[in-house]
Amino acid sequence: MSDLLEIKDLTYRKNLRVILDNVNLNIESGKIIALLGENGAGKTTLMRIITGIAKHYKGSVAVAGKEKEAERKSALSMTDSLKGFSDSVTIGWVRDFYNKIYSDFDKEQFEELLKFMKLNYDMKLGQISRGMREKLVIALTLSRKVKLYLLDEPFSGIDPMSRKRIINSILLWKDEDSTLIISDHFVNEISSILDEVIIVKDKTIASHISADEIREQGKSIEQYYEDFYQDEVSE
Ligand SMILES: Nc1ncnc2c1ncn2[C@@H]1O[C@H](COP(=O)(O)OP(=O)(O)OP(=O)(O)O)[C@@H](O)[C@H]1O
Repeated sequence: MSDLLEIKDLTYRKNLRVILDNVNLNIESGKIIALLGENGAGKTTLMRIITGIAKHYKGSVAVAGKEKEAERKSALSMTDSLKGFSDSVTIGWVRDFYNKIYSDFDKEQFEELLKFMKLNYDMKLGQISRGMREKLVIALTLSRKVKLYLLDEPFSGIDPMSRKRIINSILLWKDEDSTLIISDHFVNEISSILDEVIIVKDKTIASHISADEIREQGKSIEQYYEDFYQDEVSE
């Protein structure tokens, strides 16, 4: 059986500069995976390529066996900045918009997530805080019924207590056979839910390893991750 996500010999340039070089990656169904790397390593770019937003790369990307960008887009759900929405629209309006454009949008699940996030339909985008907006984005992303979720730094503005609550409940919001890839700088906070870790460094995947394998090495995930940047840190 083919993997849920298959990336072969991917190279991506932007303005003649190589951003990602010769990336190969295979990901199975039913995993929670951290995508780690320092600022500018290429995590967002990789997610944008998988989604089909960033184009003109070399190599191939397939999600659930689908290589065409439009088909990939419908097989996955990625966090959106909501920048395209006016400040005057309400969360209810955004919900209706998602419901209209995504046939896999689950309104009941969204309602539950909204309650969990302590948000309501009447709140306007222009009147909610950055953390509340991030909570809304997580709720919208996880309300689609897809095989692959891409969460790009979803928790950065969310207060530590809510962050912990969301991370601990994330398993409830996804089907057993769907996979979640989370890019995050707070490695420690998500480590308990992780099955695998991917580290982007030097424009490629420097490591793709199971969380169990890291633990067998007697290291925490944070320690393992920091080892990849140790040379630069000690310089
Ligand atoms: N629109 C753009 N035009 C040119 N270069 C870009 C553009 N967007 C990103 N880059 C470059 O691509 C590289 C990867 O950026 P990317 O945003 O993917 O990194 P990241 O790992 O997500 O970083 P962070 O942790 O800071 O979010 C960086 O060197 C960045 O300068």
